[in-house]
Amino acid sequence: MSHSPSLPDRPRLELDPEMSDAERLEAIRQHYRRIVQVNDELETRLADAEGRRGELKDDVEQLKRENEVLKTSSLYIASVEEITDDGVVIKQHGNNQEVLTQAASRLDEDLRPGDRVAINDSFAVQQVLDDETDSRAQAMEVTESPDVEYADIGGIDDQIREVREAVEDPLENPEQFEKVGVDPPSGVLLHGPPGTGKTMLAKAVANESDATFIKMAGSELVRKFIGEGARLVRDLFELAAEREPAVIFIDEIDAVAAKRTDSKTSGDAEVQRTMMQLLSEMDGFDDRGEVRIMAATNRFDMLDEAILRPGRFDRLIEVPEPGAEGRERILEIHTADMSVADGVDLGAVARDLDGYSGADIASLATEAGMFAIRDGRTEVSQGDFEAARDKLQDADKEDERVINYQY
Ligand SMILES: Nc1ncnc2c1ncn2[C@@H]1O[C@H](COP(=O)(O)OP(=O)(O)OP(=O)(O)O)[C@@H](O)[C@H]1O
Repeated sequence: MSHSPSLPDRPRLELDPEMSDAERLEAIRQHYRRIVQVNDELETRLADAEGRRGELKDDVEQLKRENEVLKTSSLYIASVEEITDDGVVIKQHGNNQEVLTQAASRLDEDLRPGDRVAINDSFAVQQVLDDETDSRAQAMEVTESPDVEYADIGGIDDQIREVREAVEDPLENPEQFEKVGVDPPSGVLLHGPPGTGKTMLAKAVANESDATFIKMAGSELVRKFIGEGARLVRDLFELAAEREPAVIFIDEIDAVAAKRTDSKTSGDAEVQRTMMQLLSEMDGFDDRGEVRIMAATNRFDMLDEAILRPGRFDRLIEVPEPGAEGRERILEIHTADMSVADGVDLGAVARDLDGYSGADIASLATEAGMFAIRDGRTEVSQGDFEAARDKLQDADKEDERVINYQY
């Protein structure tokens, strides 16, 4: 980076006590002229710098957009069938279409029949993938005992009770359900705004019922593992059966179970296949042993009703944004390990956080701690919480501004 030339010196007025009045006046006039000159020069520099800043801002926006495109551009999955002198014969997963194509030249040496590869929109081979078990490992997060407890979740006690009834009780006392002769709910769907504790709730119930937690994100199935969704859903249920007792958690289920639209693009067909697989796994799950199925969505309105029929996700639990009391409880949880100064009124802080989710409150607590640290203090004051709130609100506004700018 080039350094900008140093700023002009500040002019100094030097008056000699020996000077006559006329000389003093002249010296002051000259000083005034120098100040005007330096001022002009600084103004030009400032205008230049502002112009440059505008250019850099444009560059940043441009890079942000390119980055977004790179992050979201998808590749399809295919298998290499044959390598011929004319090119590579591949079979695309999902639609089984066979195509004669080329590989990127850097891959020429690496390709073997049977390899799993990623192809772009024009079917050119872009990447050789590791074997299948890898995508299974990547698509599923498996945790023996997640480190979340019911006590870590604030403001949604009713929802915790409902989840315990629908998930924990059948896992721990299956005989009781049998004796009474009722089937426990097949699937539990948590729905509500982002960051309200849905994932925490699923992890906590797995932990507290000593079950393995197996998470799959619907959005990744359709973005990252194109052509593999249905197979991964099958693997998910198989893995759960191997690891029982287990809790399956499908986050962002709306990505694979949205209402059918009229469009017949291949993307939609693929999503449909993934959803059909999910429905058939749930339907065939009567003898499911000690496996419970949970899912979460922020977009309940978008769900296909097929997924909500009896025997599928038939227990709906809404996880709403916390009210003032819930916010205070969440704030207490997230400040429990912090040194909060005596006299800080967390209730008053929480009352001012209308519209904040649990995730927002967790960031607020961390941010308040950062204010104390920056200030060289070891205790977090009421003022730190207020400063954190102002900062998060400003950041929110900034986000809105960027979003408005982009669309
Ligand atoms: N009710 C809550 N009590 C305590 N902490 C919470 C609560 N809700 C959210 N949090 C905090 O926010 C983080 C994110 O919450 P979580 O992932 O459970 O939300 P979610 O509802 O699943 O969100 P999303 O829909 O965005 O996936 C948690 O790790 C926790 O720190």
